[in-house]
Parts: sequence; structure tokens; C-alpha cells
Amino acid sequence: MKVALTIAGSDSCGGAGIQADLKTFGALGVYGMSVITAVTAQNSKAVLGVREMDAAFVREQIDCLFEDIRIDAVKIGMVSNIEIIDVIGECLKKNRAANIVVDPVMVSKSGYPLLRPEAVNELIKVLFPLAEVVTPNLAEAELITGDKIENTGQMERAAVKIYRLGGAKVIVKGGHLTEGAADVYYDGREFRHFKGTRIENKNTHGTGCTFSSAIAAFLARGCPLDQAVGRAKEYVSGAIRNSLKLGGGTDLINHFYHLGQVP
Ligand SMILES: Nc1ncnc2c1ncn2[C@@H]1O[C@H](COP(=O)(O)OP(=O)(O)O)[C@@H](O)[C@H]1O
Ligand SMILES: Cc1ncc(COP(=O)(O)OP(=O)(O)O)c(N)n1
Repeated sequence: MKVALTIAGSDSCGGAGIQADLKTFGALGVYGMSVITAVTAQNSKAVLGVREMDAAFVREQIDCLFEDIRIDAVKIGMVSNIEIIDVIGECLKKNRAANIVVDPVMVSKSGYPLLRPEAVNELIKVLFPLAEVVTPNLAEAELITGDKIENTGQMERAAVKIYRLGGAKVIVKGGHLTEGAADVYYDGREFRHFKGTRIENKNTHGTGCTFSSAIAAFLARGCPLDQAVGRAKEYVSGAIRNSLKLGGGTDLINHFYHLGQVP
């Protein structure tokens, strides 16, 4: 069985973060492992608090996995602060990790900061050059480039700018566009547009986490990156379309929508 590792924050309501990543790995037939960078108190309505892990313990979690188990892909999500970013960078370099997907998580959809503002440049400097692909949403791409992004032309320009920051391929996600849900992919030479039908519900908590971990799962299974992106988009669309009404806030996306009967 192929193995994927997520390095991210815990979401207590299970829709985003580590929990979404592990569900996605399992749903896509990959053995999932996790390194926790921070714990959030979070439900379907809001993020209420964050506790960061000690950076030295993040190192211990990563190193003990690489020392023991072959890892086919790594997804990085919420990394919280500069010390944790530096440790992740050192450990991934030392262990020659491959197929790294960096989701530059900055702020939750409910508006809670998940990355300290002074850590944004460190994330770009340390983790982007290690990545096979980075997957900013519109707000993250705006913050990284300093440009306003409201249409696909501006998404393309942002993708080129972000590519030049570290040489990783880029997907600027269009989930927050008012029309459609097209993602723009740039591999350093050409663009591809992954067009999706916009699903008219507000139940998108954890879509970014799910999309990036699905890309990591498909890379672990040996898919070329552009195919992995297309298949990840199909998977996240299905999870949104089949979302579950479990809490008083947004419905939660259904990571296992495609599985038949429970054994
Ligand atoms: N309402 C929606 N309908 C269809 N696809 C969506 C919708 N919202 C998000 N997506 C897709 O989910 C993935 C994650 O995008 P996005 O929601 O922009 O990320 P984030 O959670 O980081 O803000 C992308 O492939 C995006 O196109
Ligand atoms: C612990 C944790 N990590 C990441 C996020 C952000 O998830 P995302 O997929 O970008 O979607 P929203 O949660 O912002 O809707 C998170 N909330 N918690």
C-alpha cells in the first residue's frame, strides 16, 4: 500500500486539517500518517482557539516516521509559526522527502488566523522550494503576490509570480470566485484550467485541505501531477455535493460519499 503523510493542524470537528487529510487518504486507498503542528478548537461555525505544538516535538514526530516507514507523498497544511516551518524544512530536506504538496493555509473561512503574520515570508522561503506543487486559494495568492485577483487572467498572472518564488508548480484555486469554480494550474511553461461546476451551497469547510491531500494521495499512487490535480478536483466536488448536515453552522463535506455499503 502507498503511504502519505500529512503535516498540519488538528480540526476538532473533523472537516478540515489533519482529520480531513487522513479521511481523504483512506478514501483514496492510501495509508495515512500524521504529524500535528497545532490543535484547534473548531466546529462547523467557527475556530475558537489554537494551541501550537512545540517545534522540537514536531521534529520528533517527523523524524521517527522517516526513520521507520517509506513515505510516498507529503501534504503540508497549517504550519502556524516560524519555528515549526524551519523544523519541517530541515526534516524534509534531511529525509529527502518527495512529492510534497504545500497548501499555504493562512486564515480559516470563518476569518480566524491559522498562520502568524510574521511567518508568511518564512513559509514562502523555506517550504515553497521543497514543494512539487503549492495550492493557494484566492486570498492566499493575493497575500503572497500583493495583487488583487478577481478573474482567471489575474489567477494566471499570480500563478506565474508564485512559480518564480520557489520553482514549485502552482494551482491557484478558484473556489471563492463568484462564478464557476475553475482552478488555474501553471507548471512553469504552460497553463491548464481545471474547470468545475460551481456547487451552489456554502458547505465548503475543509475543501482546500481535502483538495491538497487528495493531490498528495494520487501522487503517492504514482499519478503524474496534472492527472492528480484533475482527479483531486473530481473527488472534492463529489464530497461537496454530498455534504452532511451535522452541526449548526455549515454542512460538512462527505469524504466517503463514493463508498458503497459500510462493512
Ligand atoms: N462551491 C464550490 N463548488 C465546486 N467546487 C468548489 C466549491 N468551492 C470550492 N471548490 C473547489 O474546492 C477546491 C478547494 O478550493 P477553495 O475552496 O478555493 O480552497 P480553500 O478551502 O483553501 O479556500 C478547489 O478545487 C475549488 O475549485
Ligand atoms: C486545522 C485547520 N487547518 C486548515 C484549515 C483551513 O481549511 P480549508 O480547507 O482552507 O477550509 P476552511 O476550514 O477555511 O473552510 C482549518 N480550518 N483548520
